[in-house]
Amino acid sequence: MAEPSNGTFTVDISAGLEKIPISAINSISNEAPATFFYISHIQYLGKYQLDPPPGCDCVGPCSDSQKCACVMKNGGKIPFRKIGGLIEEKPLIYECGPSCKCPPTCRNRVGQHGISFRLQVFKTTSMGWGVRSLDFIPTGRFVCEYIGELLDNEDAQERDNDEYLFLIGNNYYDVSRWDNLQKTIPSLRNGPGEEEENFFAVDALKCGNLARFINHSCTPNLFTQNVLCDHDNKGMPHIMLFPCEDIQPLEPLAYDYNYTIDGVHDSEGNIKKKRCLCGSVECSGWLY
Ligand SMILES: C[S@@+](CC[C@H](N)C(=O)[O-])C[C@H]1O[C@@H](n2cnc3c(N)ncnc32)[C@H](O)[C@@H]1O
Repeated sequence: MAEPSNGTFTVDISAGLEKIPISAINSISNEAPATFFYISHIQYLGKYQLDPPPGCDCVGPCSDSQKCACVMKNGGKIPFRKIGGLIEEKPLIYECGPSCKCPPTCRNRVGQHGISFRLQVFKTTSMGWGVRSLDFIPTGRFVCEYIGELLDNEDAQERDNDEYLFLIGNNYYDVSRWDNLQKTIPSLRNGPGEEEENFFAVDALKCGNLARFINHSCTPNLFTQNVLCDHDNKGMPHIMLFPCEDIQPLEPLAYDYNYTIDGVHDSEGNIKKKRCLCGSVECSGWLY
């Protein structure tokens, strides 16, 4: 006979590392999430020297002014609204960083402050664990960063388990996608730089944050945004997740994993296939 299932509940899988506890609930069986090290900051490889950018000299919070070096890097406008919502998706966003003179309350510091909504890991019926919000999240407000170990392409290829690997797809120069927008971001005007010849990935298999549990959907409610704040290397931006629509309490969070169908291979070079179980009416049928 099957074991009675009372479910499991963990008060805070981050063990205090996030400002807000991240609970985990399983109402389907007695299984708890598999063990991993919870970290709240990206782990960079020692071989990459990542120095903080010079920063702005603003005395108070930054504003849309040519005097602010960070605003200029963003094409002359702070990309966030006064209450912290991202105005629109951009190829790249420069937040104020550790060398900037502006205060922590500056409007151009959003993702670096971490999670501000109550997010919960929960057991789904068909896709393993997933993440939902216990709060209403308005469009554009910061949800969380995809955190793990930052790997270069070579190291990423050697990982046997790629389930928690986020490939930092460098879409800055995809003109059809960004149309005229990239012209407003000065650092993108000259095309790919040397540092973008290397491709990077974030692996959250052994260590990561709650974002490792967010599933794929063919009609996602989140999108990923490249953000630079503590260093200037465009090849390895932070991957920040923002909602593309208002998110209701208990609605599962999902972004588009953006895999190319028949573009995922096993270690022997064979094409790997996985059915998509997102349940959307517009589901393509395949995750990869
Ligand atoms: C980053 S993990 C997401 C969390 C995962 N569900 C878990 O239980 O840890 C990615 C894996 O979740 C599963 N997954 C995510 N979205 C899916 C989808 N739409 N359809 C099928 N499986 C999905 C796949 O096994 C995928 O390799």
